[in-house]
Amino acid sequence: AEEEAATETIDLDLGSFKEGSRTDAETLKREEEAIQLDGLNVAQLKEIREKAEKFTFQTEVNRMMKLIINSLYRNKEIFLRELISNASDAIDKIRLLALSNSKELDSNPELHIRIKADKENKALHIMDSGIGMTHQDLINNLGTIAKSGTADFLAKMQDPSKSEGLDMNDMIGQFGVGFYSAFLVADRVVVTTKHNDDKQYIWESDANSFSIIEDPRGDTLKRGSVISLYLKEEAQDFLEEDTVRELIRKYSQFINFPIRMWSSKTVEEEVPVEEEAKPEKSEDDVEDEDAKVEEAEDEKPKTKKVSKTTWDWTLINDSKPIWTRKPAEVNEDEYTSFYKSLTKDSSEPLTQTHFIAEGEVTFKSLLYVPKVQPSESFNRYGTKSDNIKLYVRRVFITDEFNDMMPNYLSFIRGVVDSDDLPLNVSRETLQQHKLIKVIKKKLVRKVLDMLKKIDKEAYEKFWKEFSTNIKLGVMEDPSNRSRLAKLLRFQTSNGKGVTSLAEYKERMKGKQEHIYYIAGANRAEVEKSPFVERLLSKGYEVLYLVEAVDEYCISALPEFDGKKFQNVAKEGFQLNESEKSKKNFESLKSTFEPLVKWLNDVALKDQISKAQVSERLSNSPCALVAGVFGWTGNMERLAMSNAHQKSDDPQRTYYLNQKKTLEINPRHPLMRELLRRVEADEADDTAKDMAVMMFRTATLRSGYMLQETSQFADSIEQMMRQTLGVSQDEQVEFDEDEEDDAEEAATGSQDGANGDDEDEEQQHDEL
Ligand SMILES: Nc1ncnc2c1ncn2[C@@H]1O[C@H](COP(=O)(O)OP(=O)(O)OP(=O)(O)O)[C@@H](O)[C@H]1O
Repeated sequence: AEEEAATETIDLDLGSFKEGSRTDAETLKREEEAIQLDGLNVAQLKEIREKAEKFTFQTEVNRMMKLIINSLYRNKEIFLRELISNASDAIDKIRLLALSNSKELDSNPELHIRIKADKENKALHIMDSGIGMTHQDLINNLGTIAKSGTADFLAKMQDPSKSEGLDMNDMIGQFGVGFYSAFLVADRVVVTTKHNDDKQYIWESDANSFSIIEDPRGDTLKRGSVISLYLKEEAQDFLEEDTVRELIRKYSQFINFPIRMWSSKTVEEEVPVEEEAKPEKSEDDVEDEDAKVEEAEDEKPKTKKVSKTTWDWTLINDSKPIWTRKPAEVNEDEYTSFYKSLTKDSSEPLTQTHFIAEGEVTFKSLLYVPKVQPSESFNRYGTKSDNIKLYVRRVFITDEFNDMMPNYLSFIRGVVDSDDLPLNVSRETLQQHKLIKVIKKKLVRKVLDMLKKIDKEAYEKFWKEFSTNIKLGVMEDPSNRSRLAKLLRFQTSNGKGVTSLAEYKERMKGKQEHIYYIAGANRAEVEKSPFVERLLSKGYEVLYLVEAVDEYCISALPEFDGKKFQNVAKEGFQLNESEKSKKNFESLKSTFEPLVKWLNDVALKDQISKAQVSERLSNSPCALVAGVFGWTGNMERLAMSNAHQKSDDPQRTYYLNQKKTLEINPRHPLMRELLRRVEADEADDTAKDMAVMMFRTATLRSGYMLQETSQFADSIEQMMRQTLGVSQDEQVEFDEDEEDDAEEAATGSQDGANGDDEDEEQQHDEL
C-alpha cells in the first residue's frame, strides 16, 4: 500500500509540471502581489527597516563576497544561473519531503520557477515555489557559509602564491559561488520567503549587513521564495527580456522544472471596424484610407488588424530531463550543454555515455568524463561528496551517497534515474537497498566500457589526466581488474610513446613467456639500469614504469591475457634461451663458483643474502636484486618519500634492512680479475676491498640507497690517492692562523654561556 501511495503522489506531482501546464489565475495573482515589494511606500519601508532585527555576516561570508565580486566582475551573468539553481534545489527539497507527507505540497501545489523584470523599480525577481526558509534558515543559510573547507579555500584564493596559474573562474565556479553572487549585479537584495513551518519573512541586505522582519503583508506566497535584486547602475541590462531569456537558455535550459518568464507578446488581432476607437487622423492617414476605399469598393472589411501587446508567463526551458530522452534523439550540443549546466565546468566533456540498463533493475543514466581532473588539493573543497545525482522516477533524491562510484572513478559526473527504486523510504534505507548495489556495479562496467571506446587521440588526453585513477582501480577493484588492465598505458623501450599491454603482447618474441618491466624514478634512469642491459641488447621489449604508483599497480596484476609479469630488478628472472647458450651459462656458473662462494662466505658475508651468476647483466659488473617479495630500489625510494610512513615503522625497517642478492656478470673483466685473485689467494685484502666497493656501486646502480655513504666516500678518496700517486699517509695541512682560530673557538666554548647554548642546540638537533 505504501508503494501505491508513493506512486500516486508522484503521478500527481509530475502531472503538475507537464510542459505547457498553466498556473491557475489565483496562484498567479497571489505571487504577483508578493513581488510588488516596492508597492510598500517609503514610510512603510522605513518602518520595516527600523523594526527589523539586524545581523552581521559571518567573516567568511564577507570575504567570500569580496572574492566573488573582485574575481567574477567580468562574468556577472552567472548570478542568474546560481539563483535558478538554488530555486531548483529548493523545489527538489519540497518534492522530496512530499514523498513521505503529500500534505507538504498543499500550501502551493505548483512546482515552478518564475522570473520577472520590473523596469520601473529596476528590480529583477526570481521566484520559486520550493521549500522556503524559516526565520532560523534565513540566519543560517544567508548569513553564514556552512560548507566545509571554506576557510581553506578562501585563504588559498587570496594568497597569490597559491592561486597563481589557477583559473579563478573555474575554481570559484566549482566551489559554488551560490547565493552571494547576487551582489555581483545588485546593491540591495531582498528575499521574501515562506516555509510550511513558519511565517513569511523579509530578509534584506546591502552586502554589509542584513536584517530580517516578519512580512507585514502576511502570508502572500503560501510557500517558496522570491529573490529580488535591485540592480546596480551597470547591471541594468538584466532588465531586458531578451538578455534574461538568452541567459536562461544558456545556463539553465536543463533545469527540471518549468522556468517561466514574465514577457510581453505583440499579436495582430482582428477587431471589428465599428468598435475601433477613432483617433484623430493625419493627412497621410486620410490619403491611405482613400486608397484602400478605392481598392475594395464592393466588399468593405468588417474587421481590421491591430497590434496588441499582452503580458504573460512564457515557458523558457524544456523541463523534460535529457536523460529520459532516447539517446538517438539527443545531439552532441545538447549533451555538452547539459554537462556544463550539471557541473559548472566551462569546458566541454571528454566523452559521455547515455544508456538504459535493463535486467534485474531498469535505470537510465548519462555519465561524463571531464576533460581535466580537478587538482588534488582542490578536491578537498566543496561539500559535494559525490558527483552522481540519483533520481527515482525523475525526482531528485540525492548526490550524497558517497559511493555511487568507487573512489578511483570519483571524477565521473552524471545522473542515474530508476523507476524500480522505492520513493518513500529514508535515504539511509535507500542507500542500503539491494538494487542500489546492482546499479553501482553496472555503472562501473558502463564507465569502463565508455573509456575503452575513446579514440586514440582523445585517450592520450584522458591518460594524461586520469592514469593514476586507472592504476588505483587495478589495485582496488579486483572484480574489474582485467577490464582495467586493458586501459593501462606504460612507457616502453619500444619507442618514445606509451603502449598498451595488448600491443606489448603482440610484439612479444616467440618464446618470450613474461612481460618484462622495470620501475624507477624516470625514463633516463631505467633505460640505463643494469637490469635491462642484456634484455635490450637481445631485442626484448621492457616496460618502463616511471610513475610512483606503477610498480604497486603491476604487482596487483597477476597476469595479462595469459602472460605473467616479470620485474627485471627482482629474483626469478630467466631468459628462455637456446640450448647452446644454456649450456654456456652452466659452464660459466661452475667457473665462477669459487668467486661466488668467496663473496658469500668471506668478502660480503654481512652485506648480502647471497651472490649468484647473472643472466641479465651485459655491461655492468654486478647488480643488487630484490627477493620476489622484497622491495626494489624504486619501492624503497617511494617508501622513504612517503610522509605517512613513520621512520620507525617496523614493516618499513624490516624491508629496508632486508639483504639482497648480488648478481655478478661473468663476462665482465673486473669480475674475471676478481675471480683470478680469489683463486690465487682467498685472503687477498685488495680483492676484499674491491668486492665491498663493487657491492656499494651495485647498490647505487640498482636504485637503492647506500647506508654507508661516508665509508663509500672514504674508499673512493683512497682510490683517488692511489691513481694520482699520493701517499695514503700524507696529512692535510693547516694554516697557522686557522690553527689559532680553532684553538680560540675551543677555549671559548668551554666557559662561555654561548658554548652552553650551542651544546643545547646540538642536543635538540639530535633529538
Ligand atoms: N531559493 C531558495 N529557497 C530556499 N532556500 C534557499 C534558496 N536559495 C538559497 N537557499 C538556502 O541558502 C543556502 C545557501 O545557498 P548558496 O547558494 O550560497 O549555497 P548552496 O546552494 O548550498 O551551494 P552551491 O551554490 O555551491 O550549490 C542553500 O543551501 C539553501 O539552504
